[in-house]
Amino acid sequence: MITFDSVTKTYPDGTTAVDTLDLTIEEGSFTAFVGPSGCGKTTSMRMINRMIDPTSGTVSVDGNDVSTVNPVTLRRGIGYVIQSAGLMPHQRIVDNVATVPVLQGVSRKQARNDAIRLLERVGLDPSLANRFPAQLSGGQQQRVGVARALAADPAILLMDEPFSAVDPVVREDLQNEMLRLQGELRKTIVFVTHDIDEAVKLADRIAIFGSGGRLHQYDTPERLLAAPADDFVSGFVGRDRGYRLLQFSSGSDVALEPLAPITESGIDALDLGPDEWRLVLVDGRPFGWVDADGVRAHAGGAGVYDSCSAGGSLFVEGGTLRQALDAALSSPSGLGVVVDSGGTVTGGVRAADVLGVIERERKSVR
Ligand SMILES: Nc1ncnc2c1ncn2[C@@H]1O[C@H](COP(=O)(O)OP(=O)(O)OP(=O)(O)O)[C@@H](O)[C@H]1O
Repeated sequence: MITFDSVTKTYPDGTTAVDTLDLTIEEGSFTAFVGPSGCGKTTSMRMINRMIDPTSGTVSVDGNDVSTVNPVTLRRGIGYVIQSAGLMPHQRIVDNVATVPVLQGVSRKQARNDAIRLLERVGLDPSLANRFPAQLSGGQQQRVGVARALAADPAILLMDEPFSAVDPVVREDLQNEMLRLQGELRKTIVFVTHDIDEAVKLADRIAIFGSGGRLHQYDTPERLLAAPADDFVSGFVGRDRGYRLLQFSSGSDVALEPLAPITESGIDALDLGPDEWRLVLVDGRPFGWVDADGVRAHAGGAGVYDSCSAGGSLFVEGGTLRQALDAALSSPSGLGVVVDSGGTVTGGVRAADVLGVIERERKSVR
């Protein structure tokens, strides 16, 4: 779908931003360009829609050398999302999204109706449509930026650090939304980020660039973590890559221990020994863990909130080894709570059992 063939970009001052890049990006894939500041990620991405032309080599889209395609025609099929959303401050949200389709000849009424549907699709309440950009939070503006880029229904979406200016909680929401959207839309997405964790979470392919605009590795996230091509890549993907690799292994082989959760009404009847814990459900959902001290507190009149220690993360059946391990390690009882997709508790997992599965997998790979 998108190919770079021996592409080099040298700026007039002599800076080589991209050095002999060869890369093929498959149709419908989510590719992340990752690397330290100044390694040529943005330059590489902008050569796809001809915002920048290469000094030598060829960039092709759908088999056509982009240098032979009119930039306006080319960009019609390529959406572009930037860090600050880049919305027009004096236009209402709905018109920010509808502008390009109107320029392309869609009636204003139709374009506005489509825009409202797109706002919903990116997780925004349509009641925001008549606001101006400054009346939205950074995360909401970023969602509008994505809706606007999708408005012309482009086959390709270029995203340049789209989520780096928002706080970590909003960023995670936006990343999850992006995963959901891509599951529905299957666009060819090229996504520039500094953040290897973001790339591992979102992308099916990651290109790691280093200084001087050199591509060091182009691989699946799993292979990048398991087999970094060189010291630069292993340094960049980080020291805890072994732990992060767990997110690619299924947790379904981890043995579950039975849990006998109780409700608040059962707390007073418990007779717990030292370091014994019971899971307490509120409204049928895991609420927290109670030990002998908690039982005493409850008998003395404390509410369920003050008698229980907060539970850790939940391991949803079908999840990864990383999620299973996290559930076990974050639980005060050492037993991670396992739930089915409907949220019903089905058992517990211990860190030792997760480690046992990891060890067996490691030996079977050797
Ligand atoms: N117009 C320009 N003129 C000269 N040098 C430039 C120009 N644009 C970018 N560069 C240089 O080219 C190199 C690559 O820049 P580019 O913006 O592609 O990197 P990047 O990896 O996207 O960086 P960042 O993550 O900081 O945005 C840098 O050394 C940069 O200073």
